Amino acid sequence: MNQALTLNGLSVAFGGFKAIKDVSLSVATGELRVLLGANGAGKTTLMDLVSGKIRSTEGSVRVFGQEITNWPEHRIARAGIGRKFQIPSVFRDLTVEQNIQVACCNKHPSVFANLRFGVSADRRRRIAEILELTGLVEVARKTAAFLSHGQTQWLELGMLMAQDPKVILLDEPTAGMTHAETSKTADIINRLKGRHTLLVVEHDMGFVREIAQHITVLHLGEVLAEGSVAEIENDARVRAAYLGSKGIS
Ligand SMILES: Nc1ncnc2c1ncn2[C@@H]1O[C@H](COP(=O)(O)OP(=O)(O)OP(=O)(O)O)[C@@H](O)[C@H]1O
Repeated sequence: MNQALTLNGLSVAFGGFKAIKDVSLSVATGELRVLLGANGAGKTTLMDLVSGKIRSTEGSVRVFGQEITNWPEHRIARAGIGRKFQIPSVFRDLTVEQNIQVACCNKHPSVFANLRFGVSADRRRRIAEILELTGLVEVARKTAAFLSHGQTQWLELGMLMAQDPKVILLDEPTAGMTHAETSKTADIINRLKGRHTLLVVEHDMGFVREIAQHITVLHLGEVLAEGSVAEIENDARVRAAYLGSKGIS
């Protein structure tokens, strides 16, 4: 199965207002797809539909061919859709490494019981790999409460990766970050390409240029354009849709 995530004719209406209209898109295994669009275009609503936070009124969502349309959020998560929100939910009193261990080995409902259980050699290797991929090796023993904003975001990404989702949804991963943190986030995300399938909502075109392979542009709840960074930046319809908002820059 080459397609990790497939949306077909997806729509949602809030009262009489159709926020998402007949959206179809397909993300290949290992692909990083950027979802671009002006304020109110429907990006968050689309992520909410995929992750099961809200229910669609028409259309379907499939993960590796399995239909998950309108399943409850926890079942969609179990089917392999992992979502990272802007507000992190790390365990502030645990170290970076312990946070990843808890996420990796959450067999037991109690966080501390998970920490007491030994970690297999395989898991230990996976934790080390995640620390490496997220650039957190040097702060592995640091308590999460003392991390910078960027490090906290990278830790949450690492915790998500530790759960091995088939598809990772990232909602504005650089929000509130400094220039240096944004650049490091681009490095991290570029390292994930090919290993994970990602759907990333992002406004910052500088960042998008650094990470994007393929972009889908939403406008007023519909797919306006799809293509490479160069194709999207030179698309007259995309340029017109952004006029009056922040513009593509
Ligand atoms: N629960 C809701 N009830 C009514 N309208 C909603 C609801 N959620 C979203 N909308 C509307 O749907 C449209 C799409 O909103 P959405 O938040 O998905 O846009 P967005 O592209 O994520 O924008 P932003 O970049 O500002 O976050 C907007 O017009 C918004 O007002």
